[in-house]
Amino acid sequence: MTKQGVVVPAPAEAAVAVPPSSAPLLPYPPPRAAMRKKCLQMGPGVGGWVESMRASSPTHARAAAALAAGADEDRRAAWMVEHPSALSKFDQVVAASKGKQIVVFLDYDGTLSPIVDDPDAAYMSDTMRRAVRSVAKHFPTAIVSGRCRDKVFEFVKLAELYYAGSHGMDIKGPAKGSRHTRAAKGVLFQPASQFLPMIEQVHESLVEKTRSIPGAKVENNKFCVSVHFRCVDEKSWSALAETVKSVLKEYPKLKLTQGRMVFEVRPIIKWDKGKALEFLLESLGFADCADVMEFLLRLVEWERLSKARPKW
Ligand SMILES: O=P(O)(O)OC[C@H]1O[C@H](O[C@H]2O[C@H](CO)[C@@H](O)[C@H](O)[C@H]2O)[C@H](O)[C@@H](O)[C@@H]1O
Repeated sequence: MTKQGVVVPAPAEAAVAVPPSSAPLLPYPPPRAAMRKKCLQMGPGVGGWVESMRASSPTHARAAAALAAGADEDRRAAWMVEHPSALSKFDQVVAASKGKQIVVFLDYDGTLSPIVDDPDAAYMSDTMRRAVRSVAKHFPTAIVSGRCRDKVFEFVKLAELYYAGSHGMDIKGPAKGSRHTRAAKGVLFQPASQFLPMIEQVHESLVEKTRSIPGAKVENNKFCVSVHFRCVDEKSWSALAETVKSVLKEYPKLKLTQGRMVFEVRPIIKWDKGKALEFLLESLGFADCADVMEFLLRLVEWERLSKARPKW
């Protein structure tokens, strides 16, 4: 018996309990979330950054995918063998999970809520909330997000869940207590707390310096900061990249990664969503437990968790 993981690449609004026979929800290209986030380098110029911004734009990404489509078939097939959609193989998932403890890890943006222009308006539907609530009745369930933990809770409003905000740097157990574990309530782990004053500072500076770029939005995610460019005209992307770069030069202890049309400023520490997953499994008492099956819904860096995850 081995620890196993299933990736469910679910788009927002896909109910968790979809009929077993349905086709893969997001067959290919692999969800960006299943890949590690790119760390942008502080070398000279911002050409590479702007390229990367283009690649994260849905229009550019679609065009690139269409170009690659022919040559990509083998890679696609290989990827699908390694990462089958749990929904298209429901019976196998059920069979493989017999006798195992299931733990569910969910991302928020683009998974439980649709991607929208305004990050403050990424609301979750009541249907999705009901689905998550019913999952949490049966299995320990955690939301792991790049967002500030409080903000995710404001959207989700389910006290029975575990929450790991700020890319896993702010972990809290269920406020309500949980039927799945006797682990302590309240904050469980904040590995970047010494960075709080620095993050406050860099947030202020980014707000100030990006003010003149229409559409740019800076979001304080407590232990990290996001600079959104979804609503910035492409002509201003290099100006935005220059601005972010000039601010970050003053902060050698911070690094920059890129998400979906967003720059993410984070402390340089050896911690990410994958580590948060490991931490949560340990808190749940499953650290050395062989019979655990993790369900990962679109989690960035999930693959860090497993060196040699078995196929099922
Ligand atoms: O790593 P994640 O947990 O997926 O967090 C990444 C970012 O998610 C949010 O931004 C994304 O969703 C927004 C609302 O739909 C959208 O406007 C934005 O373009 C997306 O990147 C969040 O607001 C960011 O702070 C996170 O960095």
